[in-house]
Amino acid sequence: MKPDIERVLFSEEDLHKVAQRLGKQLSVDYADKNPLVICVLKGAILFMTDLVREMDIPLEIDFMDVSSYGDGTVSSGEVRILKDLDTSVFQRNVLIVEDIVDTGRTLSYLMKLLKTREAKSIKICTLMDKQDRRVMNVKADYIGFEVPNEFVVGYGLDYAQHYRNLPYIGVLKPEIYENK
Ligand SMILES: O=P(O)(O)OC[C@H]1O[C@H](OP(=O)(O)OP(=O)(O)O)[C@H](O)[C@@H]1O
Ligand code: HPA
Ligand SMILES: [Mg+2]
Repeated sequence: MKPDIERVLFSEEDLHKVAQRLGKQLSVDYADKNPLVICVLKGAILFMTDLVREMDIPLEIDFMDVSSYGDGTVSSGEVRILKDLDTSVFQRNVLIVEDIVDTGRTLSYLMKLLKTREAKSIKICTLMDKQDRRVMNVKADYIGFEVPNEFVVGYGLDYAQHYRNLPYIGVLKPEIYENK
């Protein structure tokens, strides 16, 4: 374990199993629906690539880059689109894949946007749900794990753009980001 990590929350094996569980469920729910699976960059990239490999059905993928945290551990409150989708969502069954729902601002913004573009259906699959910090009324349809109110990194999630390449999810030691 890296010295900046206080403890491991989910091991590589836990992450593999959760992608299998959710992928299996999604394969049933989206059979014959040709979903457009949207990866919310950058955090969801590792989860998304593992998840779609567990979905044994026809599907398409696309990417949207949105950011609200900058280099800190607290949401700026403002969601910015850095890269939009290449595909039209009009009348498509859309599945948004996220790494974490925290305040809910990112997803609330995305849901609103995709609704105005008239998707046929929009559902959310998130690896982690941090309910304690929610300020917007959003609920994920598929959830990997509930997590406590602590700042987590690894498997796509960053602090100041680092730690995304850890193969597990861990709690970052608060002294790494306090007084910054
Ligand atoms: O529910 P919220 O409070 O909106 O937080 C969740 C979002 O914040 C993080 O992304 P971030 O904006 O840090 O960009 P990144 O994915 O590129 O790291 C995370 O990956 C989610 O997308
Ligand atoms: O706990 C977190 N870790 C990393 N990025 C995040 N974005 C929202 N919450 C988190
Ligand atoms: Mg993100």
